[in-house]
Amino acid sequence: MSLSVYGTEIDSRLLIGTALYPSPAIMQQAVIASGAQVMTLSLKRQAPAEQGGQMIWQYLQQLADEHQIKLLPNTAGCKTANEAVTLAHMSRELFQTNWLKLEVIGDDYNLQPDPIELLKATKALIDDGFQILPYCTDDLVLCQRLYDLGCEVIMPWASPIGTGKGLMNPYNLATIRSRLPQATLIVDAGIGKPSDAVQALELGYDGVLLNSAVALASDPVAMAKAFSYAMQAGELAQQAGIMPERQTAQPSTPTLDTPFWHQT
Ligand SMILES: CC(=O)[C@@H](O)[C@H](O)COP(=O)(O)O
Repeated sequence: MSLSVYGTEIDSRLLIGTALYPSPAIMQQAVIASGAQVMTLSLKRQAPAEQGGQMIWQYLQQLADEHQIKLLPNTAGCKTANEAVTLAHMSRELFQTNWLKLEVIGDDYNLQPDPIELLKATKALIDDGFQILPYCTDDLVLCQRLYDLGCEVIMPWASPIGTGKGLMNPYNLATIRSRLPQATLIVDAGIGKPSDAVQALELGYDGVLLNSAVALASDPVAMAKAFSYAMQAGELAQQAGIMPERQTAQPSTPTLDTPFWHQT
C-alpha cells in the first residue's frame, strides 16, 4: 500500500531529512538506501551561504531528479507565522512545489511547535494554495483544528527534534489516529531507532519522518537500510492484524482441555 500526500501516492512510508550527515556523499547514499521518496530540505538552515558556498540546494534538486524523490521544503527555524509565510513563498518560487512542511517553533529549549502561530500560518498558506504538512505536538484538539483548516496530512511529534527518545506518548498518538481516521498521519521528529518507526506504523500511522536517527548513526547508510526494513515490518504488522493485549496470562501450549487451534 502507498502513502497518500495530497493525492500523490508514494511507495515508501519513510520521509527523510537531509541535514547533519558527515558529508553530502554519505547523505546521498543514505537517502537512496532508505528507499524514501520524499526528502526534506530546510530553507533557512541549509542556505547555501551558510554551507561554505556549497550549492546544497542544487545538489538536493539533482538527487531528487535522478532518483524520483520529491522535495519537501520546510520552515525549520521560523518562530512566527509571518516569518514562516515569507519563507514558504520563497520555497515555492525556488522549488516549484506547493508542498510545505510547516514548522513554527515556540520554545527554544525543546523546539516545541507553537500551536497558535502554526494555526495562523496554516490558514494563511492554505488560502494561498499551499498543501501544508504541519509539524505539531501530539495534541488531539490541535490536530483536529489543523484538519478542519484543510490539512490532509498532519505530523505530530514522537518527541522533541533530535532527542531520539522515540514515542513519548503512544496513548496521545493512538487517540489522534482513532479520532482522525481520514487524515494521513505521519510521526515526525524524535525517532531514535528503527523499532520506534515500527511502533508508529503499528499504531496505524501512515508514515514516519526522521533525520537525526540516520544522520547521526555511526554508519548512516546501514542505518538508513535498517529503517527501510523497519518500514516494511511495520506496514506488514499493521496489515496482519495485531493480537489484542490481555490483562491475564493465557497458556499458549495446549492442554487436554484447551483447544489446539485458535478459533477465528
Ligand atoms: C528533517 C526535519 O524536518 C526535522 O525538522 C525533523 O523534524 C526531524 O527530526 P529528527 O531529527 O528528530 O528526526
